[in-house]
Amino acid sequence: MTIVKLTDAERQEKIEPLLGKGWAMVEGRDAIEKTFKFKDFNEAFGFMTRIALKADKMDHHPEWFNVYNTVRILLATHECSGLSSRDVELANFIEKL
Ligand SMILES: C[C@H](O)[C@H](O)[C@H]1CNC2=NC(N)=NC(=O)C2=N1
Repeated sequence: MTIVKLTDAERQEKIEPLLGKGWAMVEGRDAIEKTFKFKDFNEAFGFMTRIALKADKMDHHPEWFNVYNTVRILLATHECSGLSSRDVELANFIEKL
């Protein structure tokens, strides 16, 4: 299946609400990112583990960075070099955790 970039209308509908929840467009790249803070490493890694299982199922993987209780997640789709519906799905899954 070919994965295509979100259209402007889809961005209005699907990316805009995520920007209201702490996600931000990445400078110089068609991608979104958000930084999450937890009590400690155990909570941060538990969060990452749940995302990892979902990512594996979706075959869609975050770019992420973890230091102790902080997890920074960047979402984009390599296949279309930008944001696709898969990034929206994964971001919405992450928001529900
Ligand atoms: C072959 C396999 O479907 C691809 O490499 C998948 C794996 N995970 C992926 N993750 C992300 N974020 N973007 C992709 O385009 C992508 N492609």
